[in-house]
Amino acid sequence: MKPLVFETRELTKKYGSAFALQHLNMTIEEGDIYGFVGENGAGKSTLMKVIGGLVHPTSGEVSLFGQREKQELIRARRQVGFLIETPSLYPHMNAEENLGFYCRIFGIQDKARIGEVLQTVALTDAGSKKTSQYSLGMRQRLGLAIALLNHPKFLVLDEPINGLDPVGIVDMRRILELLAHEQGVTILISSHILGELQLLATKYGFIHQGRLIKEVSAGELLQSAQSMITISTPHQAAAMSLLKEKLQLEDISINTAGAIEIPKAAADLEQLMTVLLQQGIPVEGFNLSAPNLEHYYMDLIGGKGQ
Ligand SMILES: Nc1ncnc2c1ncn2[C@@H]1O[C@H](COP(=O)(O)OP(=O)(O)OP(=O)(O)O)[C@@H](O)[C@H]1O
Repeated sequence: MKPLVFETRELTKKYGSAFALQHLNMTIEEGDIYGFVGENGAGKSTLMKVIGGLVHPTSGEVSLFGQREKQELIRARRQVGFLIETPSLYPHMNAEENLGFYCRIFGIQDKARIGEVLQTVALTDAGSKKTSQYSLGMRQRLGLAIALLNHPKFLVLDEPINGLDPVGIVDMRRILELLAHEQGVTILISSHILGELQLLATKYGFIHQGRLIKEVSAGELLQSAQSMITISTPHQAAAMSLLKEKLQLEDISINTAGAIEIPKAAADLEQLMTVLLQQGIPVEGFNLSAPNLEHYYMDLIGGKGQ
């Protein structure tokens, strides 16, 4: 087992009588890209704010780089970079000036660091442009640059790709991959964009109503999640009832792209096609999709939803 970067034991946070976190036991090892998944209000931001010292636990224990005591934790936090909320930027200043401002706050003397972090987040060319002219993707990357100023070993990112366009999402992924693979930075990242998270994460934690219901490695997820057959047809309803009736398929649904989805374990593709085509139902396309995070998550919280 690699050294632990972050660990909680029975961590609980209550706001009044409501639990935001309940008896959370979570572990992040050095080198993990830990994808944190849960519904709105599940407790992801609260946990990240606990790491940052912005929220104080009601009970339980938190450890950062093996440090648990209050003063040690404050010191350990200097090795952590945070992008928890939309970064506070001065719009009339350019990226270099904004970073200079944060250098003063963090007590960073080495001004060469500004150029380094701008290069890491691919903003070198835009370094002298006023941030009021930045796109959301550029602002998020500058927020990440601020988080990187103090050479963090651990990055905590709360929905960093939320609201970004496809190019912005890919840019952010490439930067995070570079940080993880070439600089050995450990990352905790939350996102509702599960398809994207799956491209990045090496481990997942699933939180539901303040409880960590599962921690699983990317490899374990792939082994345990199901492959799915997807079928596109303009006659969805007729196709669904036909397949249910003729093949006694229970676990059949429509995915977000509007295609019919059947677990591979429950049916044979040839049989499905034969049934549909014999009844004159046109099939526009079919596909066998690899196990994915979205299905795994939906199966996991099945019956536990709101
Ligand atoms: N300052 C606060 N005072 C009272 N309740 C709070 C406070 N902050 C968070 N909560 C509550 O704690 C619970 C967890 O919220 P949290 O923001 O951590 O969820 P989240 O998983 O980050 O959600 P989202 O995906 O919407 O960002 C929610 O029920 C929320 O309403």
